[in-house]
Amino acid sequence: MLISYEKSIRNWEQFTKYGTLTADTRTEIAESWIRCREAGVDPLHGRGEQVSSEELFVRLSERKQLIAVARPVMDSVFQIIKSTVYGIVLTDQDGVILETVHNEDIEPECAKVNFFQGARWDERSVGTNAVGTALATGRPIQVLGGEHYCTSHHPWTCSAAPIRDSRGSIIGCLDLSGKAEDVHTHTFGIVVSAVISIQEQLNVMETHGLMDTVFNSMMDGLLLIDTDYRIERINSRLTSIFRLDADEIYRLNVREMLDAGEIEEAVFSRKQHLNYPDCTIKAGEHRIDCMVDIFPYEFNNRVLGAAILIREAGQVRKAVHQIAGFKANYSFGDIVTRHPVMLETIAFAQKIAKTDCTVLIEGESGTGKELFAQSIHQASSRANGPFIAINCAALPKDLVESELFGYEKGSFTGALREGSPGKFELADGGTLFLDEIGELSLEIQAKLLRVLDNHKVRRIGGRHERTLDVRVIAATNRDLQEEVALHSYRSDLYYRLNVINIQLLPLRERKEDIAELAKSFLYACNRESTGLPKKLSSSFLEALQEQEWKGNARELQNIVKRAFYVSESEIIDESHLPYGMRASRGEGGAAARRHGMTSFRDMEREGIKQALQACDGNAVLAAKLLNIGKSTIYRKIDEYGIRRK
Ligand SMILES: Nc1ncnc2c1ncn2[C@@H]1O[C@H](COP(=O)(O)OP(=O)(O)OP(=O)(O)O)[C@@H](O)[C@H]1O
Repeated sequence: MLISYEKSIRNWEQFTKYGTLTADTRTEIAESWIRCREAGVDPLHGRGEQVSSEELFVRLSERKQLIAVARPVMDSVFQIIKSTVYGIVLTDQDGVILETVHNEDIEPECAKVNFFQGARWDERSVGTNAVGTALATGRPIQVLGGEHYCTSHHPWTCSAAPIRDSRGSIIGCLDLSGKAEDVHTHTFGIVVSAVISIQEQLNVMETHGLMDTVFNSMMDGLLLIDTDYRIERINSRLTSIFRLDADEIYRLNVREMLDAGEIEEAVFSRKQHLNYPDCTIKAGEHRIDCMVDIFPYEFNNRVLGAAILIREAGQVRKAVHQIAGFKANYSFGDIVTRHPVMLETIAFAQKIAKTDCTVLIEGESGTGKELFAQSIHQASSRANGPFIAINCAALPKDLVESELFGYEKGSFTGALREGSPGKFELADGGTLFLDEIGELSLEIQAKLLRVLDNHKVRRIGGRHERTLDVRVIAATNRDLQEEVALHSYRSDLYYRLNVINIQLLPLRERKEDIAELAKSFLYACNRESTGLPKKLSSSFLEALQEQEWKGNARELQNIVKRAFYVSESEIIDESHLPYGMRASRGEGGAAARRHGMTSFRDMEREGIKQALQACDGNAVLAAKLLNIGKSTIYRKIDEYGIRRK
C-alpha cells in the first residue's frame, strides 16, 4: 500500500536527519534506506554514474538477446503510457541502463539525474530507487517521492521488476519512471506483466536456441515439411548428405523425392511413423542411398507436417561394421613363418597392399589365404573401412547372386520386404574377400566380371546402379588355370582376378614352420585360458615334424588345441596327440607312417561323420563343431564319400 507523497517526504526527513524510522515507512523501503546509509550513499546526491563507452559496449553485447526481446515489449508499453510524462528503462543485472524509451517531456528531468543509457542505477550508486532496490531484493517494487533515498529523485515515482532467466538468475530489470504527481498503482502491474512476457519470450528463445543446436549437431539430415510438402526447415547436416546448398534443397520437390502417396496416407492421415531402412533418394543430380524415417508433427490434434530424418547408408554401415566386427583381425605381423619363399611372399604382399589391384591368392585349404587377405587389407589405405569375407562354396547356389549384389524389396520369393544390400555394397570403402572363387557358376562369373570392370552394382530387381569403391581379394584352392583350359571357368574373369597372384605353400613343403606355428597356436590357447600356461614338449614337436602332413595350418591348429584341452599337466607331450599320429610315430619307418596316415584319415573320416550326425547333416554347423573351414568339410565329404544323413 503506497503512502502519500507528503508523508513519504516527512518519513525521509525523519530518517536522514534523525536516523529514526517512522512506523508507516514500508519495510522494504526502511531496509533499503539502512543498506544505503551503511554503504555511505549521499542522500543529497543521486546522479547516475556513467560507465565507460568500452564497458557499455561489452554490457550491451552480453545482453544482446535480452535487448532484442525487451525492446518490442518496451515499445508496446510506451504506446499505452505515451500521453503521460513517463519513461521506460531496461537495465542489466548491475543496474546499468541498456535501453530507454521515453517522450521528450521527461528529458530535462532525466538529464538532472543522468537517467540515460550507460548510467548506473544500483542502490550503492544512487540510493533507494525502483531499479536498484528491485535488483537488491529480487522482488518488484514501486517507489514514490520521498521513499527515494536521494533528494534529487523525490520528484519521481518508479516501478521496476527484476528479469530472470530460465534458471532463476537475475539478468536485468525493467523500470517505468515518471513524475510523482502521476503515480498510479497500475504502472506497477504493467511493469510486472511486461517482465513476465519478456521472460516467457526469453524461455522460448532459449528453447529455440537449444533446438537449433540439437538440430545442427545431429548426425542425421533433417527436413521439416508442411502438409503441402513445402520445405519449412532443414539442418546443416542435410546439405552435406545431399551435397547441395541450402537454397538448392529448399527448391527440391519433396513429392518427387519421396513416396508422397504413402506419406499422405500413413503420416498425414493416420499419424503414423514411416520407416524405410534401405532406400535411394534423388536429390538434384545425386542419388543418395539412405535410411529414412518420417514422423508426423501435430499441434492441437492437427497434423501440421512431417519431420523427415535421413541417415546415409554408408554411415549406418560404418557404425554396424564397427559394432558387428566386419573388420580384419589379422595383420602381417601375425603370419608365422621362417620359410624363405613365404618370407618373400609376405614382402611382396606388403608391397601390393598399398595398391588397389585385385589379388588372387592360391593355396590349399588352411594355408592361410584369409590370413593374407586380412593382412593386405590392414596394410592398405582401406584399413579403416570394412573387411567383408564371403565363402562362395558355402552359399546355396540360388542365393549367391543376392548375397553378392543385394536385392530390392519383393524381387523374389523370400526376399525381405525392404530389400537388402549385398556384400559388395557392405564392403564399400573397404575390401571384399571372395573365398573359394572357383565355386561360382558361369552366370555369376559373368556378373562378377562386370562389377569388377565398371565398379557398379545393380541389385536384383533394382533399377539403378550404385557406384562402389571396393577392392576385391579372391582366393581358391582349385587350379583355376586348368579349369580355364577346360572351359569350366571364364578366362576373362580369371585374368581380371589374377592381376596380382599370391601362391601359398602347403605346410608339408615348409616343415620348418611347424614348430613355430604349433607354439603360436599354443600361445593363443594359453592366452584364452585362465589356468597355468602349458608348454609343448620337444617330443610333441618332433612328432609333429615327423608327420607326413596332409593337412595345413588349420589342422595343426586343431591338433594343438586338442592336445591343450586333453593334457592335464602343464607339459603337452606325444601322448596328447591323436591316436593315428601316435601310431605312425611309434611304429617308425615309411611303411609305418603310411599305416599311420591311413589311421589318421580313418579318424578324420569318423570325426566328420560323427559331427554331421550330431548336426543333423548340416555341414556348416559340423564344420564349426570341428573347427575346420566350411570349404574343407565340403571337400572332405566329397573326398571320403560321406553321406550327410
Ligand atoms: N602362417 C600362419 N601363421 C599363423 N597362423 C596361420 C598361418 N597360416 C594359417 N594360420 C591359421 O590357420 C587358420 C586357417 O587359416 P586361413 O583361414 O587363413 O586359411 P585358408 O587358406 O583361408 O583356409 P580355407 O581355404 O579353408 O578357407 C587360421 O586360424 C589362421 O590364423
